[in-house]
Amino acid sequence: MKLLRFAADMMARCWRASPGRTLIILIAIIVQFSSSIVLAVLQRTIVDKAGSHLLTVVAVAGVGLALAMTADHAANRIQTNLRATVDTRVAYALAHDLAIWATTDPQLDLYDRPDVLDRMHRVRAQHRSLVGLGWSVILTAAVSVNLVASLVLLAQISPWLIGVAILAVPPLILSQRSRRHLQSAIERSAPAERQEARLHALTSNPEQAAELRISRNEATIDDRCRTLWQDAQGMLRQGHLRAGVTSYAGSLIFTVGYLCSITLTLVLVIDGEATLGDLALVLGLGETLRWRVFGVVASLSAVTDGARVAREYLLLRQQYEHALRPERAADPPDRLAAGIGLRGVTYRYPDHQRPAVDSVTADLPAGSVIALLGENGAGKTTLVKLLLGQYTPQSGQITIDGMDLQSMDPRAWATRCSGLVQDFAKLQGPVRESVAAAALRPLNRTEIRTAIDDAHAGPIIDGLPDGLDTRLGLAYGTANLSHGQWQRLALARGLTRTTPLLLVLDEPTSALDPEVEHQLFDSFFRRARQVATTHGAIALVVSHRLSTTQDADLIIVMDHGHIVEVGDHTALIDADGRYAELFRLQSNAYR
Ligand SMILES: Nc1ncnc2c1ncn2[C@@H]1O[C@H](COP(=O)(O)OP(=O)(O)OP(=O)(O)O)[C@@H](O)[C@H]1O
Repeated sequence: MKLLRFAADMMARCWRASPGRTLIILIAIIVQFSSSIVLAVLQRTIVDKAGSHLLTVVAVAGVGLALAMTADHAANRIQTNLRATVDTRVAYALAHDLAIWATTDPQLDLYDRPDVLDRMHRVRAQHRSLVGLGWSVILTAAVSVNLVASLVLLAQISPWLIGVAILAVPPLILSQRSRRHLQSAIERSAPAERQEARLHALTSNPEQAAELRISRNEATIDDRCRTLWQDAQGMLRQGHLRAGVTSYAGSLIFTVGYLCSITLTLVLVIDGEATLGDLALVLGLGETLRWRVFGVVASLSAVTDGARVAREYLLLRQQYEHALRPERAADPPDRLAAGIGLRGVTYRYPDHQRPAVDSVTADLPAGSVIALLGENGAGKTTLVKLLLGQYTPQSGQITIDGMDLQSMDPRAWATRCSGLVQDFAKLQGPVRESVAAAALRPLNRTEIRTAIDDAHAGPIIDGLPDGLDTRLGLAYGTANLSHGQWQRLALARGLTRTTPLLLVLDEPTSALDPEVEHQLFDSFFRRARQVATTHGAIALVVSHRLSTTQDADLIIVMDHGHIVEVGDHTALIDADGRYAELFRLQSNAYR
């Protein structure tokens, strides 16, 4: 029922995409499926009236065949041509849905799951069968009506000829089985195909290409790609072979049945129980009937294919709707009064044994600047993502001024978070659009320029041929930026939000030279103090450079997912623990 509703929705989308073309395609389907019946009946009448004049029989059969072929061909061409346009428009709308689902949802949990990634890959690769689902249901109905009408005509000659319909059942069953073989091969090969595609994309991605070329590991990558590709192709080949043999067996059974029905009619004609016109009808109808039976099988298979992809598409939609959780409707406070609380917060990535963040309890006071320190893999970025609402803790609770983050609308919370994350986006296109993309209202050029200056990105833009209007990124072929320059533009984007409650700066220093780093921290802390006063905002800085974070109000040191030390710089130096040791090491190294 759900799938029929989905098919109807696809037809409604076709209608909205192009009502005129959709109407003409529907008329073409009716013409195509009624022409064979009309012509077969016409053929029988003319042959019977022509008596035994062989020449007339051949002439009429020839004209009938030509007419049938012309109507069939014309209807077919119309459908193919017009459907190309209609289907492309609907396919674009579906691809748009998928892109929106992947980006509107602030939660990242789903995108760490290989099963969800595989599902997205399959739906993207086969989204044309989704568009075809509505048409396939209509074609199945049309071809079934045609089949029943043909069988009624045949039964008038001899009820035995209905046996042809019974012989259509094995090809139907075998064709479904054949599809299943193919589908299971596609599903088994999807992970290998996805990995291979990603590895290959890596080699042609300009950002990673340089490292790959210097490390001269193309042979290893190539071997890995080839192995993955061969694995996937092996599975697909096996699936195609099994599917081909199974469906060919079905065709063979029907062909034998068709030959038997002609022989039976011949015997009836010889015995005087059927006319030559009946034989012409069986020959004409039988030939097209054969294709109609396969038509039923093919359109049913297309329905099955479309239904399978539709089920996956609906699952993605359901996951997306669930992620948005309508019951999470609370709005964040206008300004923070108390701060953010973490109570026993634990998060473990799928298929990981150890939690990345383990029973973390802490209070982040409103209006404070907090530094989050720790070795690689200590869980800092994961904790930041939990605070941004991108992950849901498996246990424990995060509260915003006492309100559970899980009761809050994740999108509303996302709009009150800002800054620079580790996996920042390099938004290609005009500079002004790239910078204004996170603003919650349209920005004028002065506001865009202010955000750029705040991120110390002014000199970068001044050096570009068209300033704010320069199109960035290799996709446009005009100007590209260094990683550090892209990073500063991403920070400018983060600074366009003027009312954040949580301001994040995650590991910004890796791509920056010391002077820019100093300027950047300086302006970030200035902005942090400003929004701390106006909105009680909390600023969270993740860094390995302790000299830049020592002025933070609170320093949190993490290790293996746990918080191991909390305090300000003086308190932690006095405590002479992990922080003091790290600070001494870095001071000596930079002396
Ligand atoms: N998307 C992910 N899927 C699976 N595991 C992940 C993912 N991101 C991080 N991890 C794992 O979680 C642990 C904590 O990673 P996290 O990135 O939070 O550490 P970090 O302290 O920010 O490290 P770094 O200083 O290197 O950025 C690591 O063991 C890492 O392998």
